[in-house]
Amino acid sequence: MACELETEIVGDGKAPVPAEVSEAIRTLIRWSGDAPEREGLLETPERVARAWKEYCRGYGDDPAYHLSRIFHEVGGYDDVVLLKGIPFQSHCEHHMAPIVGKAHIAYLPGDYVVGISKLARVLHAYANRLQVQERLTSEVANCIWEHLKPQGVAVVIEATHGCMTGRGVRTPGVVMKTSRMLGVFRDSEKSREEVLKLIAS
Ligand SMILES: Nc1nc2c(ncn2[C@@H]2O[C@H](COP(=O)(O)OP(=O)(O)OP(=O)(O)O)[C@@H](O)[C@H]2O)c(=O)[nH]1
Ligand SMILES: [Zn+2]
Repeated sequence: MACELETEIVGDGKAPVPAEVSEAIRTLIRWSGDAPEREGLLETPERVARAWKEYCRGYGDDPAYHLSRIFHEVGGYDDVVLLKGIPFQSHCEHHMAPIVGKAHIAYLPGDYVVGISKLARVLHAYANRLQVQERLTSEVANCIWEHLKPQGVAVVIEATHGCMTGRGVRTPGVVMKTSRMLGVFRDSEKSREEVLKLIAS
């Protein structure tokens, strides 16, 4: 997803920030009740802009690319592969507040396996965007299903939402849990129970 304000990294490694973006952040600071011209806040708009570019780096990351190197050789292994407890950070599309959690990604191989780091890369490519947890869960599962063509995929995500802790209902400690099951994990209760047991173990 290209943005017409997008700029390239130059020289000192710091990306230049379009004036329109830093001005918007200056306005937000003013609206929050502070003075953007005071010393401590002088460079803040550019820092915030770069931080947001980093939080949202997933827009420049193609999840399918990470599943483009898959392997036929499974060495006779025909059971579930689980990557458990992958920490991630995202931001909710409603408040742009942090979503912090862990994902568990499992698949039952068909003809292919993939380097396990690639499953985490797929997760981060989708997480580093403005998200809702349900969509993040589905997108990760669907991508693996489509590109790895396994017999089954299970994605379970547990996360806390900053928009529920620091503002609004102000209820810390609540964990939202979502899951998306495809193939055998959706169709067979026994397979689903097995993979959920593995995730919980
Ligand atoms: N289903 C779902 N809801 C989310 C997620 N992240 C944030 N939300 C919710 O999105 C909702 C937005 O509700 P609104 O009523 O439009 O916004 P709001 O007035 O700021 O809501 P409050 O948070 O209740 O103050 C809130 O209930 C949030 O808790 C998510 O990943 N999934
Ligand atoms: Zn939110």
